[in-house]
Formats: sequence, C-alpha cells, structure tokens
Amino acid sequence: MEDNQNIDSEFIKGELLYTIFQNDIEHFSIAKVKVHGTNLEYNEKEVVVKGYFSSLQEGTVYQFFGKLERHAKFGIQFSVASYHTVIPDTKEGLISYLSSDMFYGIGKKTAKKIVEHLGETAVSKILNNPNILSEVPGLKKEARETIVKTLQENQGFEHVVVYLAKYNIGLRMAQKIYDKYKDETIDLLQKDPYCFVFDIEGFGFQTADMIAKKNGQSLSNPNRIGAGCIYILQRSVQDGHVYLPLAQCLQEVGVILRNPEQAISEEQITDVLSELNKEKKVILQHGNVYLPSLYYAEDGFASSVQRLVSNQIEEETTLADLMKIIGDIEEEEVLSYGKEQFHAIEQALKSKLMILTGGPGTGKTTVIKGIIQAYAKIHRVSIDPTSYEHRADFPFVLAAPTGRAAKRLHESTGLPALTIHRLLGWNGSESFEKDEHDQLDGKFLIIDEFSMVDIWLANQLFKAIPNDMQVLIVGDEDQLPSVGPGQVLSDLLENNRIPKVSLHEVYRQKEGSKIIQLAHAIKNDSCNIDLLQNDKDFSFIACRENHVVKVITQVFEKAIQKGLDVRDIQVLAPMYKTEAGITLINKALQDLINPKSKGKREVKVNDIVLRVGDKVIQLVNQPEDQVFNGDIGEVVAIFEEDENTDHVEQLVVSFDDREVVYERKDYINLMHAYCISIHKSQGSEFPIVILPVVSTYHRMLRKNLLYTAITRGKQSLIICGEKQAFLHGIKKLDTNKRFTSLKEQLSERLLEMPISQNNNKIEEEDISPYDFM
Ligand SMILES: Nc1ncnc2c1ncn2[C@@H]1O[C@H](COP(=O)(O)OP(=O)(O)OP(=O)(O)O)[C@@H](O)[C@H]1O
Repeated sequence: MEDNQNIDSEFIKGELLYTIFQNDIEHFSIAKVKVHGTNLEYNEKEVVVKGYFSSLQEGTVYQFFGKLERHAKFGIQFSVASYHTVIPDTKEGLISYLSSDMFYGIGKKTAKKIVEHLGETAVSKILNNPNILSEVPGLKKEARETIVKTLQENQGFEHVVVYLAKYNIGLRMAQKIYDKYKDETIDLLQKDPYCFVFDIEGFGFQTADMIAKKNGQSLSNPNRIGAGCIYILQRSVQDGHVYLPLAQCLQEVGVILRNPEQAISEEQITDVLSELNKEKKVILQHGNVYLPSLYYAEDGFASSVQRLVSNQIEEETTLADLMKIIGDIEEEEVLSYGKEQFHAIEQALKSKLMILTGGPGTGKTTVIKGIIQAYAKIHRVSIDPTSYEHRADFPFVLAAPTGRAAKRLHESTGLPALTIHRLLGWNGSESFEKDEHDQLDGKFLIIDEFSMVDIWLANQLFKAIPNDMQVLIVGDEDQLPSVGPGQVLSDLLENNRIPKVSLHEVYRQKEGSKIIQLAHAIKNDSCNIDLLQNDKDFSFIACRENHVVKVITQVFEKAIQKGLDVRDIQVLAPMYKTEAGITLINKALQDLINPKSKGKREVKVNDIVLRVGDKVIQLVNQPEDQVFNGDIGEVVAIFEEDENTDHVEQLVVSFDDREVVYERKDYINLMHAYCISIHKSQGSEFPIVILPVVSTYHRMLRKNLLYTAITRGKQSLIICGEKQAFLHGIKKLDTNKRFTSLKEQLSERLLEMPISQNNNKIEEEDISPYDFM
C-alpha cells in the first residue's frame, strides 16, 4: 500500500504522543510524535508534525508523508501532505489497535475474537464488507457498528487523502472534498472528476481534466464540456464580469477543451450549455451565459431597486419649507451651500433612492451632513443616537464597504457608521442575518464609497432595505470599480429614472489644494505636464525605476529627521513584483523603519519577516474577529508557545479599535503595509501619500487607477518616477469592459417610472434660501 501512497515519498512513521494545537473547524493540528522509522536523515527520537488531519488519536501509529522544514523559532518540524494510520500487521498489534481508545467500548477480549476469526487482514476485510463482522461469533450489534463506523471515519478519510495525493491534491482540499462526498469520494473521482469543479470551490478544471485523462475517460464527455463552461464562467468573474456573451463563452470554452485527439465542436458545447441551463447550473438569457448566483444577484438587486423607487414618500415637504430649513442649517453651520449642493440636499429628501456623486472636495460629506440635519428637522427627530432608548429607533443608518471608509464616515458625520457586512450581520459564511425576512431598522440609509460595492453585496444589502426607508448612495464613478463582479454604481448612474446629483464645484481647491486640482484635471482629461509642478501639498520627484526604492526611503528618512509620524505616510503602488514593486518597497521600508534588533521578536512567514512594530495589512475577511480585507494595523506582540494558556505561538495585531490574535496558520493573512496596492487602498485616505509611477507599470497604469491613488492623499502627495509614464497612464481608459446586464434590467423594470427631471437641473435658478428667511 505504501508504494503508491504519495508522490512525495519522504515519510516519518511514529506514535502520536499528544496534540499541541488543534483547530476543529479547519482540522489543522500540530502534534508531537515518537519516531518509529523514517527514510529521512533524521535521528531525533521525537518530531513535531503539522498539517490538516481529520482526527488524530494519541497512542496510534501513523505514517506521515511530507517534508521536514526548519522553523525559525521552533526548529525542525514535519509538514504533512498526507498520512494514514499504520494498521499493525501482527496479531498482537492488531488486537491492541482494535482495543485502543479509538474503538469505544471494545475490550481486549472482543478484539482478540475478531482477529482470531478474520485474521491479520481483518481491517481491510471489514472496510470492504462491513457485514463480515456478523460472522464473528458473539459480537454485539453496537460493537459491530462502532468498529465499522470508527474504521470508516478514520481509514475512510485517510484513504481519500492518500488517493488524492497521487494527483497532487493537498490535505486541505482533500478535507473539503471529503466533507462533501464522504466515502463516495474515490468512486466519484474515478467516474466523474468533473463534478468536483461544480461542487467544490477552488477545484480547478485542469485538475479534473488530468484525473479524467489518467483514468482514460473520453475527452468529449459532456461532463467535461460542462465543467469547462463552469470554469470559464468562474474565471470571468475574476475580471468583474457578471455574464459572458454566448459567442465569447463558446470560444473560450473551445480553447480550454481543445485536445489533439478529438475536436469539440461549438454545437457540442451549445448542447451542453442548454442541458446545464435546464438543470439551472448556468442561466442562458438573451444570448448571455451567467453563473446562477450572479444572475439571481443582478435580478434580485434590480427588483429591490424597483420595489424601493415605486414606493412614494408619504408626506413631501414643500420647496418653500425646505428652503427655510436649509437656510437655518446654513446659519447654524456658518456656510452657504452651492447650488449643486443645495439641489442635492433637496433631491435626496424628496427621493426614495438618490445617487450623489462627485470628485474629492466637492462637498459630498458636507451634503450628507446637510441631508441628515434637514431630515431631522423635517421629521422632528434627534440626530443624537444616545437620546434614543433603543438603538433600532435611531433613524439614520450609515454604512460603507470597508472598515476604514466606515470609520471616515463616522468621523466626518459624528454618527455611528458600520461596514455593510457588519450592518447585515454577516457571520463569515454565505448567510447574512439581515435579509428580506428580517430587514434593517431605521428610516434613512446612507451608503458611502458605493463604487466598491459588487453585485452580490448590493443584492444582499438592498433586499434588507424596508419599503419605508429612504436611501442615499454616495460614490465617485471615476474611481476603480468593485473588486467583485459588476459595476453597480455606473450601471445605476446610466438609468435616467433614478434621481442623481453630481457635484462639480470644488471647495477644497479654494483652500489651495494641488491634489484636488490634479484629481479634477485627470477627471476632465485636462491634466498636462505644467500641472505636475511642485506645490505646497504636491511634489513630483523624477527618477528611474531602479531608483524608486531609494527615493522612497530617502523621503521616509527626511520625514523621520523632521519628527513626522511615519504612520501618516502611505506608499501606494500598482504592482507587487518588479524593481519598484510593493514587495521590494516594503522590504526596504521595514529595514529602515523597523529593523531587526536584539530583543525585538519576529517570525518568518514564507518570504517575509513579521516583526513587532511592523505596519501590516489584513488580506482577507476575518469576520469572527471583526477584521476585514484592507484593514491596516501594527504587530504589537509575538508570544511563544509556552507563554500563553493555549500553548501555541501567537502574533497580536492592533487595529484601530481592537487587538486581534493570530495563530501561525493565519499569519499568511497578513502582509507588510508600508506600501500597499492601489486596489487595497480604495475607500481609505492617508495624510501623506507617496505614489511611484514608472513605465514598467504600464500594464496597470490607467486613468481610474491613478485617479484613485492620488485622491487617497489628504494633505500631501509625492509622486516619484517618470512624468511621461504618469501622463500616459492618465490618458488610458479602462478598456476591459465588464459584461453586466443591470442597466438593461433596470430600464425594463423602471419603464413605468417617470424620467427623473431633476438630475442636476436646478429648477429655481435664482432663488436662494435667503429669499425665504
Ligand atoms: N458650500 C461650502 N462652502 C464652504 N466650504 C465648503 C462648502 N462645501 C464644502 N466645503 C468645504 O470643502 C471641503 C471639502 O468638503 P467635503 O469634505 O464635504 O467634500 P467631499 O466631497 O466629501 O471630499 P472628499 O471626497 O475628498 O472627502 C471641506 O473643508 C468643507 O468644509
């Protein structure tokens, strides 16, 4: 059995002494093993093994396959790729195995009886035919069931792990697969590996294809064609598409199915797509092919928008009253709203759903505050959340897609603001607490940074909005689109029945901001080399790619000399690799700002070293700890195994308002954040931004990317690199059109609605609020 156990034949065989760490959800464990034998040059009596295990029993002998690794702090460990229990091959050994703690209620006597009757190959005989146990005289039904169940649970998984390892499928994926198919795994893998592509997230088409080929399956098998279609659709989601046009889908599927033996025709693919459509595994609609989750998300979102806008606002305030109210607010705030701003406030109060857009410094926040104050005056409600007995009674609900954007919204309005995920009570799985059955509390919902919201989240959010809630969407359509599929904000803006107000007049520019001037020049395609002259909040340091890292470190050195807080400076770059990429910039800045020093703890995670004092960014959502993709924090402590009651190594990161404890397997969710990607900076702002722009980035340089980057800077912006690369980049539009059908869905559904007359048309041209005071 051992020969074909694993493509990697390095093994350690030994008895499990005790488990050091165990994560029951992920099945990740670290354990101490007494070595019985190995084919490695390893002479110690014991070894620490780590990996993903279904269940490990103390006292049981296992054969672990994998490799020895040297851990910076813990020394040598064996990283397990696959394993199986060593079934003793002597009668005595087998008897003690069957009477071990693993088999609850089976004593030595019973075990002896089984072995005497079934012989040394008892285990495989039972696994092949569980009924064989009834041949053992005097064996009770419960005992028979215990033995079969225990063997199936342990051996079953191990058997699957060993089998999958032959195809280079690791323990973690094996666990996912086994959770889904249990003992049918191997049978299914042999008969139809393509079903894994449908059922198991992350199981690639190429892997299924490789397995099928090894098993000599036909390449024109409809399941293969189906899996190819699903794979191509899943891949298109990564480019932001909601669907693929049929012709494009056929062409791309044709390419991946291509093989030298047999041509797959478009007709064959079309036939399979129609079958998949019947089974609702894809949706074919108007010549477009969708994955069902995306089709229903788009459909659901469009229907929620229709539901919301078709409900009227109960009592409308007259324009005269509104002007009076806004005039009062202007007096209280000592400011005078511009015409567009006034119009935005008026329109938002009159609309069930309105979109407010505008570049930086045009007063979006000022308008949001104005809307809240005016709403409170009209409805005679307090804007002090503490004056409400129940939190649910507070009429204003503020949310944003990221933690940082929500924090900014809270800081600028003084009102509570949450991430959309938190607002909806997301628990980390696919379900949200808030939905159409249990909708949100409140009367007025404001969602900022809406350009970052993808169609899945938009659908979840909108189904949870009750009919009597007013909604204000705020965003800047010139920024990067959402990371996830769809382009919800720009599709909404295309609909002329949804009221929208766009702010153009820049207020912050009046305070002399070159950043704002630059942002608007990029927006209006009027940026030229003259605008790149240094100013009090802007400088362009010309340098070549190979000098970028040096220039950036020099800027930091200067900042440190001047006593500035380096945490206020954020480097943003578009790419990880390359000489001026995020990885090397981070490395240089870590060496400068937080170098290795005696007494300062550190851990090695793949190619990087995380050290106490490092600025780090979270790379995935970790809702159980309320820490989300893009959150930035600082490593504040590293604990060794024996320094905490959990007996595991831990790393603690302090985020704005909480400390999160990471265990080793989660360290990969962190990365240095001295320099982060522009994509990850969406929704955040920083006092000082350094932006390297060189021609080697050319593949990435686009107008919306550079616009997003420079608008992250609040006080100062330093661009370093090549002026021509920058000027060239801002002229390049994002030509990767996303395939979405929201626009069409909305125009069909809102056909009965009147065209919104007020989109940026100010009716009462010359009336000012003062006329009514
Ligand atoms: N009507 C106005 N009169 C005077 N100052 C204004 C007016 N509107 C906005 N401002 C000022 O202009 C600056 C930018 O406004 P605000 O922060 O509301 O813009 P924003 O669009 O939210 O900007 P950003 O997107 O960059 O955060 C603020 O200092 C604000 O006080």
